Amino acid sequence: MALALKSSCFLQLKKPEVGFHVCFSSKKALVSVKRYTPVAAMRTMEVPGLSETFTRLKKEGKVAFIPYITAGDPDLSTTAEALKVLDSCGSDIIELGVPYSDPLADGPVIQAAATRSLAKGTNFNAIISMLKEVVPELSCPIALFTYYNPILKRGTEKFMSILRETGVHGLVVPDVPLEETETLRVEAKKNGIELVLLTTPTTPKDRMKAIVDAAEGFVYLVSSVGVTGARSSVSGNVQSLLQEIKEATTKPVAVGFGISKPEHVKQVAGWGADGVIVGSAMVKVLGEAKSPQEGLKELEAFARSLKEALP
Ligand SMILES: O=P(O)(O)OC[C@@H](O)[C@@H](O)c1c[nH]c2ccccc12
Repeated sequence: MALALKSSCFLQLKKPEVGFHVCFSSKKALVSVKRYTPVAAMRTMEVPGLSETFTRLKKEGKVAFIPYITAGDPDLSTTAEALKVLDSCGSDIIELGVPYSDPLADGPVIQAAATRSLAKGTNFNAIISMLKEVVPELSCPIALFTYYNPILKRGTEKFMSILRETGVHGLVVPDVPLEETETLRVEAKKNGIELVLLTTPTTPKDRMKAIVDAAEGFVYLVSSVGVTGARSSVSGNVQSLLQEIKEATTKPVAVGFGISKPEHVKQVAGWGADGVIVGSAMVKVLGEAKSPQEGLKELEAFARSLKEALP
């Protein structure tokens, strides 16, 4: 294993997860070899998970800002930069979508983003390689967002161990039926991955209770029926839905679907949400810009405007 001598008398093995502390005294080479974990890897270890993040925010009286972007749109290197931009804008959790050929629950904006990304050749392995580079530089946790099929293709155990090795903290799978979440949840738990579950305005109360009981990290309240996509206003019944869920669980509840303006964010936070999720509006700004640089600039301005609207 090649060694590279760092100026600060640290020997950093090429494999970043281990390094040795070597110091040279003036008279003789006094080699004290201690196993240390490089800062980057430590940062990954220090980044709190989803539920820990919500616990901290609750103590601070804050609401989580949770942007969603589609990996590989417009390309994976821009996604890597976008994750850093969103992190630096104060995102509390970032939802990163794995593009899929049949995104049933997605509206036209995210469908188009998935199509662009897949056309560029984005695949799961390339996304994981990108994340292995970027995650150590982030201070907020990543929740990977994927349809069920890519998990089934790899096998649940293998899929979850890949997420653990990559430093991903959470997982959102919108199309897995509750009856099949048991296996996902067991394997996720084994790998320290928090499996977020979704409830909708039409979910029967007893089923909602089963969902919130099983959810890890946070409960995802889908604000309105239909598919993802920015809406001119957020459905007023989110307030009563939030109340109903909070009677059934003390777990944090984040609201998504249609949220696309600072006033929406303020409104949903005012209704008692513990987090707000913004996807399509983010994806549009980043993926439909004149250039990746333009898209990153607009993404930063947009994310800051939403973050500022939150308590
Ligand atoms: O795009 P919107 O309306 O802002 O909603 C969030 C959504 O994009 C994100 O959470 C998400 C992306 N694809 C999904 C599919 C189902 C549920 C949720 C999602």
